[in-house]
Amino acid sequence: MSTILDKIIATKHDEVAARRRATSVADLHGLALTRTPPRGFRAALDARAAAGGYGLIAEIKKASPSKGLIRADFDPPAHARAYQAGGAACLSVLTDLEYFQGHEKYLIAARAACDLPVIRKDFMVDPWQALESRAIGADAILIIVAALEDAQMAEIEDAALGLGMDVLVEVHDAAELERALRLRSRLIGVNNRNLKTFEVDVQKTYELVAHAPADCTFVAESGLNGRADLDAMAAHGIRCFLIGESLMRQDDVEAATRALVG
Ligand SMILES: O=P(O)(O)OC[C@@H](O)[C@@H](O)c1c[nH]c2ccccc12
Repeated sequence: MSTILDKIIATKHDEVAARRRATSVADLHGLALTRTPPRGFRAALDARAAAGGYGLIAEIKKASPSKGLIRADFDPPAHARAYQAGGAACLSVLTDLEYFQGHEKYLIAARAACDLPVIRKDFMVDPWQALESRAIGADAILIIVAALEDAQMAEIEDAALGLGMDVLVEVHDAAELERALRLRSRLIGVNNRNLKTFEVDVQKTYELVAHAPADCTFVAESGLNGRADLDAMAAHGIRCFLIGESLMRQDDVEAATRALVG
């Protein structure tokens, strides 16, 4: 049976093929040189955790396939400034157009508006996208284990690390975590949302943190709403979080961010 993730990945393959025809690798390398060097993404999270705080990756997300439109007055630079002022460690920006109403221009604008490291939140299917991500200024990319074969993941990761970016490796169960740990990156995210069914279960984080080696930076992703959710996870040693929807729905994004991590 074909899942929503299968559909997204199929669309992404077509999209990337078209982009590759339109943009030369030489042009992307040239563009990458115009960007400021990668801001340390994992380092920013680790610094907050080491200081006894929470490392928050605050997400700039207009819409999603499961929720539809999340934020009508969508303003990436304003959200980026609010997240930084409120105490976020990093930003995540959706760039997938078809399913999330994202765009590369949102990442470019958000990164220019603040000093935080930014992860490009998109579906990587080809190492070429790592170079494209650096060319728009991304400091990190996402690898979704459920969407890729081992060899594909390793290739995409090598390309990203070679460009100085960090890689957040996203898993949803123990078998995926085992595959993730064969990669080089030690930045692991547990997505509480199953991308095949959209079901959200924060127990996933608790289940998998027990299997994560101590040298990993461990990030809980999706379905987190308030400070109490973070404090409950912190009691289990989890100090880094990726939060989108609950922040994007707030009138005062800065105050909401501060309430989470201040
Ligand atoms: O909006 P939430 O429930 O706070 O979740 C954010 C983030 O985890 C989610 O956007 C996400 C995690 N992994 C992804 C992969 C692709 C697209 C989106 C995602």
